[in-house]
Amino acid sequence: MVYKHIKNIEEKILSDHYYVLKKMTFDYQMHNEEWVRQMREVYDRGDGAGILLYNKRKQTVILTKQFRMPTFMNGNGDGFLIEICAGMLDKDNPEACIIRETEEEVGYRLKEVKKVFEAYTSPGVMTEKMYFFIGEYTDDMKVNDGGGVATEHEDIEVLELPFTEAVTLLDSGKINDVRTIILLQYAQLHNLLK
Ligand SMILES: Nc1nc2c(ncn2[C@@H]2O[C@H](COP(=O)(O)OP(=O)(O)O[C@H]3O[C@H](CO)[C@@H](O)[C@H](O)[C@@H]3O)[C@@H](O)[C@H]2O)c(=O)[nH]1
Ligand SMILES: [Mg+2]
Repeated sequence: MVYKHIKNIEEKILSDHYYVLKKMTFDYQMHNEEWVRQMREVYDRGDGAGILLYNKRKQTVILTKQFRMPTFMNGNGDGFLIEICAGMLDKDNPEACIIRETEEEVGYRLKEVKKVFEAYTSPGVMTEKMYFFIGEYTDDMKVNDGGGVATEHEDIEVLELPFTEAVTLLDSGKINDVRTIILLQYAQLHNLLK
C-alpha cells in the first residue's frame, strides 16, 4: 500500500533481547504540505487480549493483582497493580488467547467470550493492539487456582470482588491500569451486571 503522506521509511533494530525495539526514520508530509524527516522509536511486543470476567448471580467480577516493573519505576509504590486478566497473543487468535489466559491466570475455563472492542494501547510508542473481551463465569467453570504459568515465574493474585467494590476502587483512583478502567466503565455503561 502506498500512502501520499509517508515515504522513504527506514528501520533499524536497536534491541531484540526479548521483544523488538526499532528506530523508524521516515519522510512525513505535514498538513501544510511541507516534508519533514522524522524519527520514532517503536517497541513491538505483539498484540494482546484482556477480559472482564463477571458473574451476574453473585454480582462479582474477577480481577488480578501482580507486580509490574514499569509501574514500580514510575510512582506506583510497591509496584503491584490491579488489572483485568490479560495476556499476549503469541500465536493464538485473540479469542483463543483470552480463553487460555483466563484458565492460566485466574483458573476458570470459559466456553464463550464476547469481544467488545479493539484498541491501540500506547499508539505513540508501541505497535500493540489489544482485543477487549467480556465473559460470564460461574463457579462450576473453575478448574484450578490460577496464578499464572509457574515456569515463567508469573505470580498472579486472583481477586474476586463485588462489582460495587470494584466501582468504589475505580472511583477512588485505586485502579490505575487503563485497560481495567475501560472495561469496568464499559460494564457500568452497559449495565452488565443488571
Ligand atoms: N524473561 C522475560 N520475560 C518477559 C519479558 N517480558 C514479559 N515476559 C514474560 O512474558 C509473559 C507475559 O505474560 P502475559 O500474561 O502473556 O502478558 P502480560 O504481561 O500480562 O501482558 C498483558 O498486559 C500488558 C499490559 O501491561 C499488555 O501490554 C499485553 O498486551 C497483555 O494484555 C510473562 O510470563 C512475563 O514474565 C522480558 O522482558 N523478559
Ligand atoms: Mg498476563
